[in-house]
Amino acid sequence: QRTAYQNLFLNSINPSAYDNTIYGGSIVEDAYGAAPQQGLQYNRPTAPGQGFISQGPQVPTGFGNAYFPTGGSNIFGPQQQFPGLPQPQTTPNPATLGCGLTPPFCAKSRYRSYDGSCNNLQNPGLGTPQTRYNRLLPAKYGDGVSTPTLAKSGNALPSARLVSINIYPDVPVEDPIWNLNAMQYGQIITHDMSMIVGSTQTQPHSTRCCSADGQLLELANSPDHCFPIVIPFNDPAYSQQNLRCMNFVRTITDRDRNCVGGSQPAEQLTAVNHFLDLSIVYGNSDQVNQQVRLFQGGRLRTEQRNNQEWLPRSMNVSGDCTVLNPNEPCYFAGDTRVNQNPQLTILQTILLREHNRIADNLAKINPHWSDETIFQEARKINWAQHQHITYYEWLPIFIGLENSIKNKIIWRNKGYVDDYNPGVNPSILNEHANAAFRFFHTLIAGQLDLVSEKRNSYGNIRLSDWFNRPAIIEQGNNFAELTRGLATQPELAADAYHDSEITLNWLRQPGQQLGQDLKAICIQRNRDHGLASYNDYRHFCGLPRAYSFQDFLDVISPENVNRLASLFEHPDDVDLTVGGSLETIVPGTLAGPTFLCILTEQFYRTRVGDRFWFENSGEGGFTLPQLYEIKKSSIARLLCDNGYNVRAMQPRGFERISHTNAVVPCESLPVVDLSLWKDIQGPAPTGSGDFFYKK
Ligand code: HEM
Repeated sequence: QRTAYQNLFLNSINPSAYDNTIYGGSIVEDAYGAAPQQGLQYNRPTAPGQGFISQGPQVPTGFGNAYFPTGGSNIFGPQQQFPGLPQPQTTPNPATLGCGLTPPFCAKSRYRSYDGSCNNLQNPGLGTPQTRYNRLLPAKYGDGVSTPTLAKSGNALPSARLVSINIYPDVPVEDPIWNLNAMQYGQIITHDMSMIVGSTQTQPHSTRCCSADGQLLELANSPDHCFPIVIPFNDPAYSQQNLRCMNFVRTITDRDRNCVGGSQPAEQLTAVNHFLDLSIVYGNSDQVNQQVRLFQGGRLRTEQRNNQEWLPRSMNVSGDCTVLNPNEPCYFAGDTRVNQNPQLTILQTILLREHNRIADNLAKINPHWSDETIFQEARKINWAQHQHITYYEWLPIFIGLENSIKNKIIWRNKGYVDDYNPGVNPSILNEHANAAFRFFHTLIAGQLDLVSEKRNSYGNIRLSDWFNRPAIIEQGNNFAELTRGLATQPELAADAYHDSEITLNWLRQPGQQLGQDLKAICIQRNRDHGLASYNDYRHFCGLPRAYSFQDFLDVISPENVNRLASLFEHPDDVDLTVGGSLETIVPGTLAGPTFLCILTEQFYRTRVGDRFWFENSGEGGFTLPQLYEIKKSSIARLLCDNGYNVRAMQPRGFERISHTNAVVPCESLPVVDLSLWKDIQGPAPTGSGDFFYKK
């Protein structure tokens, strides 16, 4: 049997060598909710109720399996369901979050819920906010239960900051093909899929694990959940200011919430729903959704300034943003991280405007539709376009076209795919969110170009001047100029180099010279979550286990193997985040073989575990002609239609401008024809929720 590594390389050489073998290797057991699998080969359940979920290990109290002890034979609960009526209020009260709540019953609906409940009818709580990450390999905590990972010897691992200094210097190498928009859309995808519970990811944590002057606290004085990063004495930057301690607060787990006890290993919780459903726009709960909606014409709430529509203002500007004056824009959206960096806020604004653009069109062609109907149909088109752009435009760049086809992540046929499998657990893998997917922080550029319609650069802004301070996007013509900048400026290359705007200046406060080191934070997070070691995942993904540092030479350069050997005591000690990030990139992708294996696994689950996936037919699905239209959507057209003064764009909007990808007028780019959403029946009986689209 070929290994994952061999398969990936074979694919890039000879596409006809595909077979259904995904990754060879060890037996894997999902920690929660999914049954054992052979490597990454899927033993797909053949009939409802025989899925991985119902066969899997018993999930602890609060996770929701209890509703389907018989394997999911009864998909609708004890209460009667009414087609077409709004979803029941299933959102948990934040005060009693626990480890997620399972709705008491599932109403039949053609639309997804906001919190992802009832997506899996056999396990309605699966994929909802405040639930556990899933895992491919069991955790390796220091004490076997919850403390951060230690070296094999029992010693502490080398300081995360020391590793960052030695392995991830700031050397500006540009990606030869892909633009900054590819990086930025990646962050949109990430925020849609997961968010560790307990930190804002936009502001310094309110729990302080270091003294006010940046020194380590004595253990007895350290607040709960602290795991501060030790700054070496000879740190080239921080030692100048005599700083010895970088703040770090541990992620909240199911043990912290008393959802499990005894010696059950802790599992971290994620705050948002696990599905790729544009929850960053629509919110992860009924409550947040009500706050983002206008309740008129199916629109989302916006504010009009300078002839443009902006996200609504946050009700707590000084709390949510790092503003210099309280009148500065600071936005409210479905995701709390919306203000984190200017380019992220731009894409969030574009996705919001896209909803309203679709809603206005639907309202025009279906004047008899209610606000609710327009809203839900526009939302559905918007998230379907997002799934299409993510899977058919973005993923082939990041995990490779051939790899995506071979692993049934994308399909060459244009029609329905219908590969939903209720036995596949769609939950986000801890290894994916907290190691593999974070690798793409390497693509972040420290300066953001402002670009004219003729694609000349007017200059740029410094990223760390604008963390959590989105005011910059409303100044002058910045919105259009930064949007063009996204599509014009190259992203940085997928390598070990990181821009010091994030390795020294993350969350730099106004007037300060230095901020934090995001790379060190990500290494510390890997240990906080007790992820198994790089060596374990190599083995899991089909590479040989390393017994000496030299054994890493198959995929890591001699210079980096030497660095690892000088920092770590034993090959088994190398963190997944670190080892995975040093592997040679697999041709045609932006990741090394181990991360590629994890990313591939996640994106397979995210697709096949989503009952509402846009390529599924059946009740609530698109008609075939509508699906063909959705498949015309593109990132280029999205930027064109919602960037206001953006009047031209290159057709492949994640790719740098070139003679084979030249800028063309927006009107010449394919467009999704919304006339196919004309409800030809006219007014439907009240509340029936049925539409009559031409088939
Ligand atoms: C300017 C751009 C970005 C900034 C400032 C940024 C910053 C951050 C921060 C502060 C965290 C949380 C760190 C922690 O406390 O553990 C984080 C997490 C993460 N980032 Fe980024 N990031 C950026 C872009 C990206 C991109 C392009 C990707 C991937 C394509 C990405 C993937 C992730 C993932 C997967 C997580 C963990 C999500 C979770 O909580 O489950 N980020 N990022």
